[in-house]
Amino acid sequence: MTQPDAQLSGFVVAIDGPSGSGKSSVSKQVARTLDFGYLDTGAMYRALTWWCLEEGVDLADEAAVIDAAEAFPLTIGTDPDAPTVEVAGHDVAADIRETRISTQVSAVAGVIPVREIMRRLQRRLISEAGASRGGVVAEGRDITTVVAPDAPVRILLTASEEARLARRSKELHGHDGAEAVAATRSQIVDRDKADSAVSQFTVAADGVTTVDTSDLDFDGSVAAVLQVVAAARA
Ligand SMILES: Nc1ncnc2c1ncn2[C@@H]1O[C@H](COP(=O)(O)OP(=O)(O)OP(=O)(O)O)[C@@H](O)[C@H]1O
Ligand SMILES: Nc1ccn([C@H]2C[C@H](O)[C@@H](COP(=O)(O)O)O2)c(=O)n1
Repeated sequence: MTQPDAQLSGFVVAIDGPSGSGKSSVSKQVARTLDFGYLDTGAMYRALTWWCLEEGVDLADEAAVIDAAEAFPLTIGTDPDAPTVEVAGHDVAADIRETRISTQVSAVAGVIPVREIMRRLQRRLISEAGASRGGVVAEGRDITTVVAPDAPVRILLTASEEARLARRSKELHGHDGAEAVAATRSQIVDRDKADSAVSQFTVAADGVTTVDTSDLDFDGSVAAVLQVVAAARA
């Protein structure tokens, strides 16, 4: 029989949203401001993808990917000033941002039993960070709905496709000219389409507050999230 989830420790801020909406950068800054921990669950799926490729696992072989997830030797830091990611003692923080991972991570994240393994691990990490720092900001695609639906603050951080493409183009190419945006499209649009098959992160679920950052700059986005948190803590 499945055991009910234990209550999460600490004050949990759950943030979901599509690619390029600003989840990682905004969540990290919110966590710093509140002196909370920070959990990047996308980094966990990226690290598992890195580990599968390192181990020669065929990503089309779901049983092999599940086996890899069950024995996944991940260590992830939740300090927003130094969010480390290590697999079997290797620092993979930079490697997991490579295009080869971005283009293959959806295949791993799309395996339902893998998501359940990750959900359990993520709840444990959220609780540990919440217990040691009093609170935690956890971000991803299914945190508000599946991983921490019991969080006191749940936010869908979103932005128009145009804004998200421009942001990612500037990050990757230094500008948002037409060619750069076209080169970036698959990393935003195609990945969101694949990830939408297993998670709902384009429309806010019941009780989830939408923060649309299309017309906000970075500081404005951080302030908008902090306002939602302050209202919940008042
Ligand atoms: N409100 C904003 N205005 C302008 N740029 C922003 C804003 N929020 C974030 N950015 C920038 O947009 C880029 C993408 O942000 P970030 O990586 O945090 O998005 P993400 O939602 O975590 O994406 P992914 O899910 O693909 O990892 C970064 O360069 C970030 O600095
Ligand atoms: N809770 C989560 C977090 C992430 N994913 C998947 C979807 C993304 O393609 C991938 C990498 O995430 P990113 O670093 O871009 O935020 O991981 C997910 O399915 N559920």
